[in-house]
Amino acid sequence: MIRAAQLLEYQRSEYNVLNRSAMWLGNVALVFITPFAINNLLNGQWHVAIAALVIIAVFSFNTFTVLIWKTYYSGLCFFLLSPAMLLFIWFSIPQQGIIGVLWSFPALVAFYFLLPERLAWLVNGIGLAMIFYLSWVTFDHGLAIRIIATMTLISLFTAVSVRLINIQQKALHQVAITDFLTGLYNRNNLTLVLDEIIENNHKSTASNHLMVLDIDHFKSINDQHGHETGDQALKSVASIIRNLVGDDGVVFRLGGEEFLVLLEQQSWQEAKSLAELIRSTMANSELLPGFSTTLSIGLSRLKPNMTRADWIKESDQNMYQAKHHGRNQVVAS
Ligand SMILES: Nc1nc2c(ncn2[C@@H]2O[C@H](COP(=O)(O)OP(=O)(O)OP(=O)(O)O)[C@@H](O)[C@H]2O)c(=O)[nH]1
Repeated sequence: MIRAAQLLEYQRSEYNVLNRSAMWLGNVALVFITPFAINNLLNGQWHVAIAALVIIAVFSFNTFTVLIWKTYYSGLCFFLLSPAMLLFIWFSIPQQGIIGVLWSFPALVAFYFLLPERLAWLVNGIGLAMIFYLSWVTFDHGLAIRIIATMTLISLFTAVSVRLINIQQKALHQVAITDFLTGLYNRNNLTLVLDEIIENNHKSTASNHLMVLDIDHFKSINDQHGHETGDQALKSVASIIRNLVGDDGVVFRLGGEEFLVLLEQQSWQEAKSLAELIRSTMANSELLPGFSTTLSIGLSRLKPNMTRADWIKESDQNMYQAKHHGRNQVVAS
């Protein structure tokens, strides 16, 4: 999948939620666990104290990376924080008895707010198995069964809540980035995608191109055939562009009768051929029964040291030139 499409995927927004929850959990953990870790140290409970200090250190590092570097490292939470929390449970139940069990409750819930969902399920499964074993060998079996039953319920309730939140989050994300009329991407996140592509362009030699496409004399469609017919025409144009671009790029509706295509890893020749193909296909297709229209297209290659604004401006200017030169044409630079 091309990078722009990956950037627009839901996973990114899931990570945005995780980095915020990990940051807040980090602050809370710092305040609430530190006094207990110091107490463990003073009482010579070394294993528990060291595990607690690792947990505090990773939580604090997480908060730091999110605040300063705007990056959330799920690998850090999975490979370092989760084992430290599991080890904490492993040492604290035999050493601290029921107090260790009490600490396991927030740990199980926290995994869901620190890790991508599937990893949280995995770590919760391991945690529950551990707690079950430790409770079985540490307490009388009646208590052990109650502990594991309540733990499992807490874990399941949290899993269900997080699942529902994620489903809603995904739906919201989809609505936020989709143009309701055409189903294309809207301009939300365009800035983010272009900035990342430009940033990446400095590191790689891949060719990236922007195409701005504007329907010619669209106002006359509305005026002559009504707004609903105009909407149908917009949908048809969107679908023609999307089909021709395929997996080579992503298509946005900028607003009104203007579209934008971001092409990645295409040669200049390929990009120009695609622009020409879209233009000719539109000119030759019957948009609505007995009715056709054309596109003016501005194409611009991402050049070294170009900013996002420069890139969009150049594509726009090319599109306006295409309009001035008589419409139904591609101007490329
Ligand atoms: N049906 C419909 N029309 C829209 C929508 N958004 C914008 N428009 C119309 O698009 C038309 C744009 O008109 P202009 O900006 O004058 O452009 P044009 O008629 O395409 O002329 P040129 O771009 O110069 O070729 C206006 O009539 C808007 O009302 C929409 O979502 N649906």
